[in-house]
Amino acid sequence: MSRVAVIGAGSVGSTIAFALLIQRISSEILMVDIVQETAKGQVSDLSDANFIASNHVRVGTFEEAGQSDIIIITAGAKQKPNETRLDLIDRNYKILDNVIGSMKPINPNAILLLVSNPVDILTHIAQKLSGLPKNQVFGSGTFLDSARLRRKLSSILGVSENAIHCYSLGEHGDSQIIAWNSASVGGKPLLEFPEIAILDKELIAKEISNKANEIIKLKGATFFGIAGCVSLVVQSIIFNQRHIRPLSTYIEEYGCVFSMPVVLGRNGIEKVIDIDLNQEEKDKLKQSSKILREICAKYT
Ligand SMILES: NC(=O)C1=CN([C@@H]2O[C@H](COP(=O)(O)OP(=O)(O)OC[C@H]3O[C@@H](n4cnc5c(N)ncnc54)[C@H](O)[C@@H]3O)[C@@H](O)[C@H]2O)C=CC1
Ligand SMILES: CC(=O)C(=O)O
Repeated sequence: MSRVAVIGAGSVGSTIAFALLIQRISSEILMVDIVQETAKGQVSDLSDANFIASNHVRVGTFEEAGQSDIIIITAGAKQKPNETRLDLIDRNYKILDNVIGSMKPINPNAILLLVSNPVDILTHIAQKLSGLPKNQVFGSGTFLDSARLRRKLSSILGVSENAIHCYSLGEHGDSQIIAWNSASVGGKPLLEFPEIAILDKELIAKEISNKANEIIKLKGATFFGIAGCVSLVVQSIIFNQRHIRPLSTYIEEYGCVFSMPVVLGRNGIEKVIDIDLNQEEKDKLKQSSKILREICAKYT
């Protein structure tokens, strides 16, 4: 039995539910939204796709969501063009506080997966508000940015994205970094590939961190990529697959929540991988962690 509750039945929440449903990942999906009609409408629409999945999807209450196995939080405001994710903190802190309060008491074994932005700060706050162990409360982080990066590198190298081990790390936002020095393809350091050696790395990093903004300018929101990432996270937890994903979690060394590669299994974050970073990468992450800590301190 695996019950997944999706809180926030907007574009991101409904697309995540659809991705879970068509891949038959969970046995039951609950859709929860402050606007009842939205949840009802999404459930009615999603149930029309049931003939390809036979998955149970229904409207749920906040109390039922709190007793689920996996709780995915997508409730909240989204960025307007040229707004940063950090600009959403005031609005989305209030919503998160409300959502967690309405779910209490939360199933002590539940996994709480944050998707709403700014995801790193909201994850840090959710760890405190929920009272759940830190390994059970984490965010989608830079999984999506890393997917975007691997897509880009795949088109340059002409190899599958799955063969590229390269991560965007740190903030799911403007201060994220690409861990070029630890990246590899087929057992060979990524930087030794001639096509990569000549790349303007700063330009690639900007392109990846700005991709969401480009999509938002064109169509107002992003939701397919994140839905793909979240469905893989849920799959990894339910089937204890132990995939390594860059996810938003508390990192002792930096004193904040942001993304590092982690082993993902039945208990949530099973382990953080101590990835090799050079001094420049570490300095950038330190700078980023300072900004995140300062913002977090205002809310916790
Ligand atoms: N972490 C990531 O990689 C990504 C994060 N996002 C974030 O996901 C969030 C949602 O984006 P969209 O789905 O496009 O927005 P949306 O506006 O389509 O949906 C948001 C939903 O949240 C609901 N909501 C608001 N307050 C609520 C509450 N207290 N309880 C329950 N539901 C509530 C709204 O009624 C609405 O249905 C945004 O913060 C956005 O920035 C979006 C894409 C990727
Ligand atoms: C909106 C957002 O966080 C993204 O697409 O990366």
